[in-house]
Amino acid sequence: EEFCSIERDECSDENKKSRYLFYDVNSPEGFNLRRDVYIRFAVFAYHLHKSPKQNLNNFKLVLPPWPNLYHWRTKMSTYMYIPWSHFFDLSSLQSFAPVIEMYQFFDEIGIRYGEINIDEVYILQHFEDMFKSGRFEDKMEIQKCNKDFFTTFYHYDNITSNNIKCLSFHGHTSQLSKILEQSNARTILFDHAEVALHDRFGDRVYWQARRSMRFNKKLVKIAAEYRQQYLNSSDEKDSTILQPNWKDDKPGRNAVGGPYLGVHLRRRDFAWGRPKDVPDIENAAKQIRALLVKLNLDVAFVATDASQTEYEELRQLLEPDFTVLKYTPSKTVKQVHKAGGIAIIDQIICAHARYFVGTHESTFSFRIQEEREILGFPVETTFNRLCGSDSDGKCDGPSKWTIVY
Ligand SMILES: C[C@@H]1O[C@H](OP(=O)(O)OP(=O)(O)OC[C@H]2O[C@@H](n3cnc4c(=O)[nH]c(N)nc43)[C@H](O)[C@@H]2O)[C@@H](O)[C@H](O)[C@@H]1O
Repeated sequence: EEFCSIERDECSDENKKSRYLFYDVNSPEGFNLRRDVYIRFAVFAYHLHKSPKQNLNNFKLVLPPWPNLYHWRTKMSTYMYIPWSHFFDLSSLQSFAPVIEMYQFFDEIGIRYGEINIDEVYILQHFEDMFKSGRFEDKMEIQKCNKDFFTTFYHYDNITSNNIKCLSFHGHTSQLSKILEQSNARTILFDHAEVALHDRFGDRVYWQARRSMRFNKKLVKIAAEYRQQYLNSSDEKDSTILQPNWKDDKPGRNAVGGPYLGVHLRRRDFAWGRPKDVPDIENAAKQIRALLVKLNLDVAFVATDASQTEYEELRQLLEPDFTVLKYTPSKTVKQVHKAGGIAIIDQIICAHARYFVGTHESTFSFRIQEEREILGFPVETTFNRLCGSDSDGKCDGPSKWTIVY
């Protein structure tokens, strides 16, 4: 099954040889969990690329266009099929692993509007019996589909497949190479890719993939301007300069950060669903106040998905003793960079703070912690979280996943 028409001489020699690996994530999952699944598949693509086997080292990983995520709470039609370059620096991603955008795949195969039939689709699912027994072993097997497992083909009308199977899977992402190896298919999609685990969470290759995940430069610039204007913070003053290429960054823990406390205060579903671990506003203010006093800082920068009412409540509890700031995007920034871009700006600002405190088990906070590891902050300024209201400000901190070079 050739895509670009070879008869019409549409394929370059290079593209004649390429195979394409697609993946997608369970639709309700949020932005920062998806970033984590990307790392698993980027590491997979990196290993495939290095494989001596010719039917494995010609794979390109096609990045799943961003859909309109549940947390973005918008009906705007421009929130569909957003390419990764909108949020990340594509050439930096590509300097780690052979990844391409969906539109580049369309261009390579020479079909933009015609129908695309993906050769093989595997919907990953958990082995139900492993969850029942609690005994987990690496295993994969084509099985009957669990209910509610389906694929949307990224909501494209012109993508389909005649060959969809459910693959019960427990194991590391790279173990999926068995499927690729046994098949001649040119295009293979794994949906519910979050079922596959990291090859090795936190090892050197993991961190290389993570370091290559630089943000879109425009977002970095907006965050830098905000830091400069409102927080008296710049990379020179704060010792947070990164090299233009992630590969040139050197290990070190000399980052100082801007003179503010960075807070990620996750609300909404976290506040409703995890009251033991997520404080109410009044208690959050109490904890933030205590930190500001302890750190001898006057300013708290708050990244949050809280409603304006909750944010105002927090601000009133801390002012006038302290200054509380939040990044408010202009209409243009909202339109151009969208909720994902705004979330990244919030993350960049928190990542550059002298001290960071996040929300229990939020992947949004985890990504900030990783960013601070890359910037070279002392560990104790990073792996902190707000405690639940009833815990008197004392609770176990998050796991310290420190950087490895
Ligand atoms: C319960 C789980 O929660 C998980 O959320 P969690 O890890 O916090 O983190 P995310 O996966 O990023 O999902 C939270 C989303 O809420 C918005 N959001 C949260 N905090 C902020 C903030 O400080 N600033 C801005 N601008 N936006 C924020 C943003 O759209 C973000 O992508 C989800 O990924 C899972 O799918 C699941 O729903």
